Amino acid sequence: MRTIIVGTRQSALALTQTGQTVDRLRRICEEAGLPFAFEVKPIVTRGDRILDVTLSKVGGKGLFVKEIEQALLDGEIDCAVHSMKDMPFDLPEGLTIGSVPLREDPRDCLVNLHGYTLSDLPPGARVGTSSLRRGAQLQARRPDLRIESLRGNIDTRLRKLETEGLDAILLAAAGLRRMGWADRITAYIDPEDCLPAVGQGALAVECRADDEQVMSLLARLNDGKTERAVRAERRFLGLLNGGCQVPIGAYAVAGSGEEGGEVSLTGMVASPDGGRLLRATARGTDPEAVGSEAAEALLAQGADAILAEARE
Ligand SMILES: NCc1[nH]cc(CCC(=O)O)c1CC(=O)O
Repeated sequence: MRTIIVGTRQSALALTQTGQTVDRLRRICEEAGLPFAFEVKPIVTRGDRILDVTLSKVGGKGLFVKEIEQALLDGEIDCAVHSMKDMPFDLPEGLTIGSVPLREDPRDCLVNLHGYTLSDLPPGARVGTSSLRRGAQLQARRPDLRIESLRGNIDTRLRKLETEGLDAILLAAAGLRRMGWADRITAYIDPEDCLPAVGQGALAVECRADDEQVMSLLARLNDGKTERAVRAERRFLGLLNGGCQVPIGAYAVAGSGEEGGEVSLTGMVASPDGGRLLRATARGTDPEAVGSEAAEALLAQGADAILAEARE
């Protein structure tokens, strides 16, 4: 019997989604009679220690992932559960994504105490989010709203809704749902109004590419449609994001069918104030080609000028 050590960040959300993933792996092993046991190993990352500093200033979201990847390479853990949207585009040599489980709800949502949806937030309402992507799309849709910085883990952000006297906050629905806090969600935001982050709502289970036992176990947890949708989104992001801070969103849906069916992706790039906002849609059967096509369509519309400004 091999014990598979599963690494994770130690935030409440990370521990919860890792626990849920391990439960699914245990069930798969029981049903298939596979001789694996599991142990969760929380790892404190640099990203967790500097949450109050603007993440982009200290090296970006990759900070959450790097130390966990080092633990994988060092053999301290055998696989790791990450939020897909925190995964950098390039993985270190020797590591791979062994499983993309079924996606949770990919949408952003509004949380407030008054039942406001996006369209009936009062004029000039103060809305908390530190996501450039959410802020830009919200301002494009409702220029009157005042976007206020909102950092911290989900529970911290929910608390700040009240302690900072905000009229509403924006969060990923997936995080709240995984935590069992779906009842805090006041309104889901249609991707037509706010495209989610690339990979939002999906998980990535990363492992060593040469660990055949773990690779074939993780393959059983893979959801083909989610994987194809996320591959399209990540290709889209990879072509547009030269490591700079710019509002980018994308959402892809993959159908079923013989060859895996059609993938349809809508992507957007905006200026940080939402003054310029470009969207493009592409479809096809090759996920990477769909992601590239949407990215190229945006570049042809002038996304390169928005990206160049963000790099300055
Ligand atoms: N930015 C942090 C983060 N990373 C993953 C999630 C949860 C949603 C998901 O798994 O995509 C969240 C919270 C949020 O954005 O509200």
